[in-house]
Amino acid sequence: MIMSILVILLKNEETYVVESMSQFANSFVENHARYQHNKKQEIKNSSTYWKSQKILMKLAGKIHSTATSTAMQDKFEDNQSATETTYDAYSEALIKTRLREREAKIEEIYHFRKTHFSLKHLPKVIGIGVKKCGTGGLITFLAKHPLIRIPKIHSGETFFFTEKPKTGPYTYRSYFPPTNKMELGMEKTPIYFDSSNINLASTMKKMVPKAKILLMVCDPTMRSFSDYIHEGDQHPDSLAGIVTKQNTFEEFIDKYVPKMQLLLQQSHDNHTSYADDYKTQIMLRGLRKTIPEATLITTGLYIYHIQTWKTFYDKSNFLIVDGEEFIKNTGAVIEQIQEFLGIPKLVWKEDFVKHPDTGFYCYRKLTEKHLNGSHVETDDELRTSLKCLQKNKGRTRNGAKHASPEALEELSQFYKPYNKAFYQETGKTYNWL
Ligand SMILES: Nc1ncnc2c1ncn2[C@@H]1O[C@H](COP(=O)(O)OS(=O)(=O)O)[C@@H](OP(=O)(O)O)[C@H]1O
Repeated sequence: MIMSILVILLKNEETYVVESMSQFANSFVENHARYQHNKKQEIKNSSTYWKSQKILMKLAGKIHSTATSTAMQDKFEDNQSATETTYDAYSEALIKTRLREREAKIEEIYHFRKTHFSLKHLPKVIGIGVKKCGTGGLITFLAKHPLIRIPKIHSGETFFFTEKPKTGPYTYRSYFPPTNKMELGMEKTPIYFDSSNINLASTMKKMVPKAKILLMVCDPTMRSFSDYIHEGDQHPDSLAGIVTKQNTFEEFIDKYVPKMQLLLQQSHDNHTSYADDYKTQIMLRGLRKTIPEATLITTGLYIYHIQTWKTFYDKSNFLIVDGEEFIKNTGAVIEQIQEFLGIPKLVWKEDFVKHPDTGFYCYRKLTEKHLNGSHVETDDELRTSLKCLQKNKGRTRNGAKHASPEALEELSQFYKPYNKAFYQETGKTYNWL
């Protein structure tokens, strides 16, 4: 027996799409019979068979986990234990159903946008950093979701809390496109996390108390090298840019790591825990003004910077994302964030494809045409179909630019105790150098 299940697709402020799954399950059965007869050889002979097979298996699994009808699950499992081809055909039918369902949801969201009132609101999601950890990819790919609306300026970065917090909520609101009651305004400004203003988190909390906060961290050693390259290329006239232009990364590390060690030692003297060590928290943030180039190193001391955020934002409103994981499994992280934000999962892992040259994931919305097993896609076709991040992303992490292993080792030794403390603080071990 196939039970009717009510699937609540959107919980944010309003439950808005409810549908019966029995129709959905029935179409599986029809598709199964049809495919068994017609597609068996066609699918098996295709040269992209194994590629599409992987997508199908994953998506079938996704449906499997979202469908709570036991009857439907039983049918699905029966098919898994049948012949391989039966499973393929069945999975392809599932994914097509899923794709059509997704388009229908997106249509409903656009229809809601057209038929409901939109106003300028404060954001519901704020990315607070960390600089060079993948924050650009995070907001760009999240903005593929029809419910996420971002400012059109500076890749979604407003710098409001670092540059003009005193101008108040009216100014902050003005950065965002109008949103209706289902949509989420989002911005990210990477330097919020370790801004020189120690009160930034408390100011943000007062102005947007219910905002969900996204913090993307990454290996601080790799972050530092990425920042060094970024400042030299992007901001060559800034103090940090000038310093990076005048020093190789190795020279920079040799000069600044001992400097930082000394400053930390002097500041540490009486502290019992990182949380109580306000003196060092303030000292590190202050360096952004007094020795700006030192931020290439101090930004990676996450254990100090997270203290003020932890004080003002509850864990339930705060998600920490690993930027290294984001590079490796972009789509999986984007799916996890949609869950955290309580919005329907409309951007899928399967919408991300690795660029054949850079190795970074780019966006390509999966459609039925990508399931066509008879067509072998060339690399050129693939390249032109991908929506990748701008060229200034991906300068170091895929090995395009190198730092000497000695400099990286020196820096990673410096970070080790602070990383360990951060792992303890967050209850998660990251795979950093
Ligand atoms: N999909 C994809 N494509 C290209 N680049 C990617 C991607 N995902 C993550 N990254 C990594 O993002 C790094 C830049 O981080 P941010 O976007 O936070 O930089 S910034 O603070 O906004 O300047 C950037 O660092 P660099 O490699 O040093 O340029 C990338 O490694």
